[in-house]
Amino acid sequence: EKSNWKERAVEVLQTNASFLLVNHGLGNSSSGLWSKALSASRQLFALPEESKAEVAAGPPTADAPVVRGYFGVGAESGTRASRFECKEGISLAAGERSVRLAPNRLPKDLPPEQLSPLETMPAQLRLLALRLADGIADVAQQRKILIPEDAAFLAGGGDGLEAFRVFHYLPTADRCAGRAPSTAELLWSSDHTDWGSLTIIAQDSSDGGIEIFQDGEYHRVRSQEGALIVNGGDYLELVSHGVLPSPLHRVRESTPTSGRSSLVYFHYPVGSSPLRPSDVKKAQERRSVAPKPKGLVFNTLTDGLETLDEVITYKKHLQRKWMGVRATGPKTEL
Ligand SMILES: O=C(O)CCC(=O)C(=O)O
Ligand SMILES: [Fe+2]
Repeated sequence: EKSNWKERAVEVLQTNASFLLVNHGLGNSSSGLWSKALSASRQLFALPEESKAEVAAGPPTADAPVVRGYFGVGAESGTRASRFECKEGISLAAGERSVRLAPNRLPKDLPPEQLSPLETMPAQLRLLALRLADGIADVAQQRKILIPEDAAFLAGGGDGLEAFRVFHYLPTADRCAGRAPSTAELLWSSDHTDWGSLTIIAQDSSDGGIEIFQDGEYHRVRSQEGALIVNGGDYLELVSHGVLPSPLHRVRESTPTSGRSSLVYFHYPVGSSPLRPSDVKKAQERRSVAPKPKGLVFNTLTDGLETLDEVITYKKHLQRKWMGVRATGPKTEL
């Protein structure tokens, strides 16, 4: 059954938008690289706030839109008055090209060898994503889900845009109730879709926390020892015309008393992949009628392209979106 993993991946993405991956060689949350990366992340997050602040992520710029570095509790909440994300995290490069584009910012207070799993884990996840994307592109092209051009852009991804983000979600009542505006809902991660081609999640052994919206409700993805969670992203949805969906998901507190850590790798198509006005328009139409929780507004890949009248590259669009999400100062045109 090894040889037909590609077919199975495409089929399960088609029906569930998400699957669990085993036999990947990266260990599990208590052994191998996966567990080493989790313990490195625990050491990092246990550092005093001042040490973490020294490697704080700045706002993205046109030259370095791919942010690196630490963000503190609540920093990614968007409208903090209504939603407060009780998590801290660090964004890291994945793969050599991505390191060259923007070097990592890791705290100096820990020996580099102790933190090195946070650099080897994403490098391995990138290789895994490349194999997955290649296999999925292959089958999707054969089945005419993707045109050959887009299959090639999907398969050739991981050329520098990719990112690795390590999250530490905290017990909301103990750790965030005092910090958040009293009007805010305390949560771990707001409802969203991922903008890339594939996302791979390695979580700790806690009771999970990621929930996927399907058939009108959110379903918790139970953690299964050693299984990586693979989700489709908006790019896959766009170029497959909705055949390979991008799941709406969120992270919610599992047990009120315990936290959660996750290692999340975001894979993207080739930076020069074309986003065509006709595909974008159709994706926007599908998203506008897709089932979602009542009243929910969220930012998806094609938001911001409402007036697109000529092809834009994936990279250029992504750069603009990142500037919009994290910009703290005046917005700069790219
Ligand atoms: O922590 C997780 O399991 C997923 C986080 C997530 O969905 C994201 O950051 O895009
Ligand atoms: Fe996500």
